[in-house]
Order: sequence, then C-alpha cells, then structure tokens
Amino acid sequence: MTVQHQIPTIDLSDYLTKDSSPEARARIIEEVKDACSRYGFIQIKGHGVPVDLQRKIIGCCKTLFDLPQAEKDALSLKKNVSRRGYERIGDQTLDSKALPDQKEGFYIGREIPPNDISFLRGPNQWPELPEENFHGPITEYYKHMLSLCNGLMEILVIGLGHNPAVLGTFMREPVCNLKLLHYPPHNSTDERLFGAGAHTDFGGITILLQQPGKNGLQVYYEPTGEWLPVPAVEDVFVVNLGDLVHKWTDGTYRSTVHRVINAAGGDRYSVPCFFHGDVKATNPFKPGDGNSETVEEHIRNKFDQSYGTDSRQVAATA
Ligand SMILES: O=C(O)CCC(=O)C(=O)O
Ligand SMILES: [Fe+2]
Repeated sequence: MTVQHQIPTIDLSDYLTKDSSPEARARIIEEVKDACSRYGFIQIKGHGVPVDLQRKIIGCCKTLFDLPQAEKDALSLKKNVSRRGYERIGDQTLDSKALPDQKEGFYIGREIPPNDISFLRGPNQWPELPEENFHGPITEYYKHMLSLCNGLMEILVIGLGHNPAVLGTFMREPVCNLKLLHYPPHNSTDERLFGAGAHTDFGGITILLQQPGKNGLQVYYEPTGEWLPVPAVEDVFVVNLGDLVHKWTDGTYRSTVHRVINAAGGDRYSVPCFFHGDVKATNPFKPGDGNSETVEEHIRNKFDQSYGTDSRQVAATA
C-alpha cells in the first residue's frame, strides 16, 4: 500500500491561549517538532489571526498589483538597502536552473526612521491608497504576524530542550518582512518556467497566507521524491523553516525545497511573512556554537544570489 504523505495540520490554540494546560502545550511542542524534523512544513489552525483580516490582506494584494505599472515601479525596492517596496515579474530567480520567477512582489517590514537605515531596516514605501484599503489592514496584520512568529520560535526552541530565554538577542529587533505576491495565470508548457522556482526559504521561519482555493504550492518530499501539493485553505496558514534554522539546528529542523506553479486558473495572490530575527543575532538555538555568521550576513548572500545584485554596493539611502 502506498502512503499518501501530507503536510501535517496542527491546531495551536491550546498553546497560544493563556490558560492552556502544560500537557496540552507539551503535546503541541512535540507535534511541531515532529513535523518540522520530518517535513520542514506544517499547516496551522487556531493561530488567532481573524479571518476577516486575512481576506482584507488578499484584497490589499489585488488593489496594489492592479495599480498602473509606472506607479508600482516608482516604489521599486532596487533603490534602497532596506529592501522595501516593489519588484517586477522576473526580477527574482529562486531556482538558478530555471527561468526567472513569474511573480511580482512587494516587501513591507518594521517601520524604521529614515535616519536609521541599514540592510533590511528602513522606512516602508507605501502606495498612495486610502488608509482603510492598504496601510491600516497591513499594519494590523503585521502585528499578528510578529506575535505568531514569537510563539512559533518559542515552540521551536522549547522543542529542542531550551529555555525560551535563549531567544533574547534574536528577538531584540527582529526582521519580519511581509511579501505581497501576485502570480499571473500560468499558461506555458515550458518546463523551466515557474511562479516561484524550486528553493528553500532563506532565513528563520515563514508564515504563508494563501488565497483560498488558489492551489499551486508544492513541497518536495525527499524520501519518496514526490512533490506534495499544499492546498490553499481559508484560515489555514502554512509555516515552514528557512536555511538559517536548518543550519542552526544541524538539520533537526529542516528547510525543505518548495516551488509554486499557478495552474489554478486566473491570478493567484499570497503573502509570506519572513521572520529572520535581529540582524546582528547569531545562532539562538546553540549560543556560543563558534559560528559567528550573523542573520544579516546570511540573508544578504541569499538575496544577492537570487536577485543577481551586490547589496553592499547600494548606498544606505531611503
Ligand atoms: O506563494 C507561495 O505560495 C509561496 C511563496 C514562497 O515560497 C516564497 O516566496 O518563498
Ligand atoms: Fe518559499
């Protein structure tokens, strides 16, 4: 009999509510650990993010990407070291063996004043849209993502037997970037063309909001060589681990290859939230492990590889 592998779905509500029992919390910690070591991916329910807000965020994607190309280009991320703003279809190539990705994107992160800009840190570039159509919902959603990332990081470090206090420096001013994404319909038969080419995520943890019903995400399951589809279900987030966590935990928590093909018909919107920790932090899972690479150094190399840029050459301006 063949086993149908699926990305496990875990309900976090018993962990995130204040009055949860130690037993319930321990069970969730084990479930997350098991899924993250086996698949590097989980689907989560009971996360506490209002479904209305999730719907609004998908609406924000449509509103933003429907703007005239010139308006989007005026917000290009290429001009700033903080990497906030817009990228065109084909600007990123996540799989160097494939063609450029068929997606456009828009990065939004923590609001940092213009006099304090550095790599991944700086002011956002907001489109000229009514507050309630964009800035308002995005800001509210961003707070939810920060708090959920906090909870997930805590679950992950406890799963490895640590006290959550080890996260101190890592959580000082964590880089947490939303990336609004738009995939146009995929009509090509070219096997080298993807919405997002096969890749592992760069950093810490990713929380992905998918547009309900718009399937397209596939996760590579190495033991059987299968691409497992991850359905786009309303109110269910996909969580996966990036290369930093893989490296920091010697692969106990895996960063797994995945890709996107928008074959669902019509446009597809999604919003990953990339949580990397403080730019100056080193391994929080094994403090003092002798590896002095910082979050910033690691992410900078990954960005430069996939965008074909040299970010050290971009001046620190807004
Ligand atoms: O759009 C998706 O479903 C996934 C996007 C993704 O994997 C990424 O941006 O890293
Ligand atoms: Fe990804």
